[in-house]
Amino acid sequence: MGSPVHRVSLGDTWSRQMHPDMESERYMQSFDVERLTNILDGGAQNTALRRKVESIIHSYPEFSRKDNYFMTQNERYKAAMRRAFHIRLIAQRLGWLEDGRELGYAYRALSGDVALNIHRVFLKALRSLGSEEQIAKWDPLCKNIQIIATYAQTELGHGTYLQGLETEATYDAATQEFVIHSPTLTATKWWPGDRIIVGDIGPKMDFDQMDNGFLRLNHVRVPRENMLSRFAQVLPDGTYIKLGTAQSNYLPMVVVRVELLLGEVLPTLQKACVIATRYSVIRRQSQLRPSDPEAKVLDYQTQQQKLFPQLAISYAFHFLAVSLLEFFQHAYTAILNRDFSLLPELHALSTGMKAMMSEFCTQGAEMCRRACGGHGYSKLSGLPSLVTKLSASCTYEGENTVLYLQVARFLVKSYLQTQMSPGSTPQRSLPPSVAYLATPDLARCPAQRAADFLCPELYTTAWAHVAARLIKDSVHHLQTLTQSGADQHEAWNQTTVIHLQAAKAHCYYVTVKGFTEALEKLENESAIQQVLKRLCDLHAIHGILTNSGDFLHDAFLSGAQVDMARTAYLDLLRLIRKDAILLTDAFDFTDECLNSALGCYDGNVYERLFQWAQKSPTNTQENPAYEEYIRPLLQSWRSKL
Ligand SMILES: CCCCCCC/C=C/C(=O)SCCNC(=O)CCNC(=O)[C@H](O)C(C)(C)COP(=O)(O)OP(=O)(O)OC[C@H]1O[C@@H](n2cnc3c(N)ncnc32)[C@H](O)[C@@H]1OP(=O)(O)O
Ligand SMILES: Cc1cc2nc3c(=O)[nH]c(=O)nc-3n(C[C@H](O)[C@H](O)[C@H](O)COP(=O)(O)OP(=O)(O)OC[C@H]3O[C@@H](n4cnc5c(N)ncnc54)[C@H](O)[C@@H]3O)c2cc1C
Repeated sequence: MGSPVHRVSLGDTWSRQMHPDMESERYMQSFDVERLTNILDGGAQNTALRRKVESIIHSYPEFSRKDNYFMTQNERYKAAMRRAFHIRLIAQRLGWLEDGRELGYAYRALSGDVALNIHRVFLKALRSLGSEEQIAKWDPLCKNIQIIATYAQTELGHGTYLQGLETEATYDAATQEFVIHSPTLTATKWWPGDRIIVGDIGPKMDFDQMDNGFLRLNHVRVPRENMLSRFAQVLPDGTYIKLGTAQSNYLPMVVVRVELLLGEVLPTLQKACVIATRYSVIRRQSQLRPSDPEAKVLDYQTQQQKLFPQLAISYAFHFLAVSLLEFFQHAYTAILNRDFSLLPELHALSTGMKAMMSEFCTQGAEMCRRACGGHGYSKLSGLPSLVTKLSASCTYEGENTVLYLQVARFLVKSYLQTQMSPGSTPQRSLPPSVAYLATPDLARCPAQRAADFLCPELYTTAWAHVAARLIKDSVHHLQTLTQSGADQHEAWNQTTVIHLQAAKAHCYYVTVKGFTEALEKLENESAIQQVLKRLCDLHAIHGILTNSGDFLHDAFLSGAQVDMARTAYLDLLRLIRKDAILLTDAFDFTDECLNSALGCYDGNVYERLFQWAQKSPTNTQENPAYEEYIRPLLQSWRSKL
């Protein structure tokens, strides 16, 4: 079966040979890796285009990221701007469009270490909330970098609670201008990338490729026609015209949350899986049997349990994000035409998936880092920066807990809809993502043996049962408090922990259902379908085992059935083991993109670690600490001898 002629980083002359422990993992291919890569790319033509862009990017020394780990925050930011500068020159020369595939592939090739995102969020706001005339005016100015725009929503005192934002916009009819002002210190715009009294917010955990700043506005005047007016207008005399809903102005956040998933969050976990899995077939440590040679650590069941669930969610989230993007494109077109009927479900899905994917990908990348032992703690592994970068995604574009509670609000409303008496207001059909709330529920899981847990219908039903039960339970607790006299807001706050649990179960159900539906579409790719089904089974059962209390609570599962599920799970780990490297190869990240001494395609880990460490400034110049402190101490001790 074809496998890509893989480019090995030629920067390191000794890495002409593939490590035999890596080579042996690629001998027997139970499926066509290239075909799976094509499926992940959305077609062979996309794979070809992506690889073409990657080879262009990797052919320019300006784009090298080899020294990234030895740079300061400002040096990393400057390097990110340098890469953005050169990419735009290439894009202009080769005719790559601003929203075209090529720039997305270039961004992927550079692992996001490029300041291509300037005005990315602003552009989503402009295109969501701007009139056609405003888009026609400002979009080209952004694309040609004639202006640099920022999406300055968050303030020093508020990020989550948008109704609490303090920035003032006062309309002056005499001049037809808005006077924008920061009345208090906490009204200072804080965090927005790309900004008037402006400055940098100081060192961050990571995200050094972006300049996050502060902006204090002092009665800045903005022409009336600059107010984005797709869903709201202010007439010359100051009359306010509402054209959308109360939530229309939130649309840019929906757009970015959906866009983030495939472009930013998911590839980061995929890279962590590639690095940790490849390293785990090179790292040999201890013996499985006293007489054996040292074992590949990936042959330990506990190492498989660390890594394979992360691999499984990497695929689960890929297929889910693709289907969410399809739903988004359909709903977004309707919303831009002021049909808001799909917005509530789009909001619930985008917030739930953003919260779940950023949370699971961050946890997963950290698990991958820990699975690489000491070398996983080295920046040269590439893993620490994947973890710190992903951590930001749990906060930006909506803090995860707050977003999960948005999902919970949607679930409560949907559940109450199912409880309306048939004679009352006509029951709108439930949104598809919560249709399970209206379907007959099983009281007990029918599983009789371990193999039954490999049935997608069985585990999807199991997840629907638990999600429905938790949602019903959260509504019951809410209603009990309100009926006992608590006001609705206090009752809500006193039950948010229960709502959070229900929202997370619902989101897990959505990912399991999404993965099973994606597999059904692969009926013509039997070998790939079989391999991916094992990951789908593992994903579903991993969730059941880590949340077994929720399945045991009402005896939906018995203890014996949980044991059956565990048996199935452990056998899946064994089966997935032989395809693990090939499943990570299918993500098709170049060595340059991974920028990891542990995750290289050829598996020559130790040579790279040792060679890359030589570049550490400590190894290339006298260490001042020695001259200033250590040598004098040594001399004072010696003088006393
Ligand atoms: C290099 C990597 C690229 C990444 C770059 C990262 C750049 C980062 C940019 C940012 O971070 S931009 C700033 C992001 N900020 C946020 O996300 C703020 C989060 N807070 C909110 O969205 C809102 O404050 C809230 C939490 C949703 C609460 O809003 P509000 O108090 O107005 O509403 P509620 O009372 O909760 O709900 C009322 C009603 O509105 C519905 N709704 C809320 N949000 C939306 C939405 N976005 N779209 C559609 N509908 C929405 C909500 O469901 C309620 O509906 P009903 O239940 O009343 O029907
Ligand atoms: C890397 C990065 C880039 C960013 N870029 C931008 C940008 O370009 N433009 C921009 O406008 N913003 C940007 N932000 C800001 C970001 O959007 C906010 O930080 C985010 O929305 C979270 O809001 P917050 O900081 O106010 O957190 P807070 O809401 O203060 O969170 C603190 C704690 O309070 C809890 N909490 C808050 N409200 C509730 C509630 N109602 N119920 C229960 N718990 C609650 C949260 O769960 C959390 O545990 C960026 C942030 C980061 C980290």
